[in-house]
Amino acid sequence: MQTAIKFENVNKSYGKLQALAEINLNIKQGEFFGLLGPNGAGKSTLIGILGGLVNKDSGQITVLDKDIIANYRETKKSLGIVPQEITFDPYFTVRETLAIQSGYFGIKDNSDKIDELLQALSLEDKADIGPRQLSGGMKRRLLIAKALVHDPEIIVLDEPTAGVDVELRNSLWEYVLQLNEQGKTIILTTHYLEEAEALCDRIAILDQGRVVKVDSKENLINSIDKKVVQIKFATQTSQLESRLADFDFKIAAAGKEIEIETAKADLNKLLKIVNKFEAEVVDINIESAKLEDVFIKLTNLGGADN
Ligand SMILES: Nc1ncnc2c1ncn2[C@@H]1O[C@H](COP(=O)(O)OP(=O)(O)OP(=O)(O)O)[C@@H](O)[C@H]1O
Repeated sequence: MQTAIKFENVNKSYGKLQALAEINLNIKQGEFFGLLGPNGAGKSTLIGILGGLVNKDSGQITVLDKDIIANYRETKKSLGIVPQEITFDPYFTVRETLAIQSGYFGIKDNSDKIDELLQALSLEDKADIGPRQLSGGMKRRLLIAKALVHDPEIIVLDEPTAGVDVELRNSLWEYVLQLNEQGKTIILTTHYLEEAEALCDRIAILDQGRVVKVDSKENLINSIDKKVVQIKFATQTSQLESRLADFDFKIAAAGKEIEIETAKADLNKLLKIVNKFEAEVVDINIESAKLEDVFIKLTNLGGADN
């Protein structure tokens, strides 16, 4: 598979603060790639450098094998970057904004693509009003449409669903998944980890300007040896504390519900103990680790020593 974007030894400091340190990433064409990290990890700085809005101190970035500095205009056409910050010219309507943006890429009549975007992002009935009259979530959708007017091969979404309601979030993901199925490369930053878990093939976790891990979503989740077992009993069970002393557990509903955290290897031992309880089990639910567990373990949110 061809490389969509390659970051090689990218560094960026703001005064004494090293926002990015030796970033190396290789994103393949057609991937749905997640760029995750806590606030201040350096995600927007990296995207800013990619989009030519921030100057890197050193390193190289190529888009479809072309250096982004030496081939600025060409690589810009391959990228559709949806920034985190919302800014529009207030004098133009939604449709005009999209037509003007098309003009920047030399596209004269782009009405078919603009209609497709207005429909996909549920902005059809807002086409002839100005950005000032749009709600926050609608402005964000216009920002997404604006980044896609030139039908770029690589789509970078920096926190696209912040402030967007659930229904539109779902329709937005449906559209983005459709674009991904057509072969477009998608790079997503989000603080909604369940969203990244549902959508991304591969994920890079950034923390304090460094890439702390890059792997497939499956490998990342499987690296956490954890099962959470929730059991509901018909009646109260006695001596829970002493019987479950080897496990991490919480008791609720006056002893009728328990939640136990266990390593996979101890699941059998746990179920054997539960089987000996005098109370009847009415419900049992076993959850595996989530991307959130990986994120907490690998970033400073979990107190990891990076
Ligand atoms: N223009 C700037 N001048 C000085 N420091 C900056 C500038 N832009 C970003 N920073 C700092 O660089 C670091 C990385 O910021 P960045 O916005 O890239 O993080 P992020 O991962 O996108 O965070 P968030 O999830 O909050 O959007 C932060 O410590 C931030 O304060």
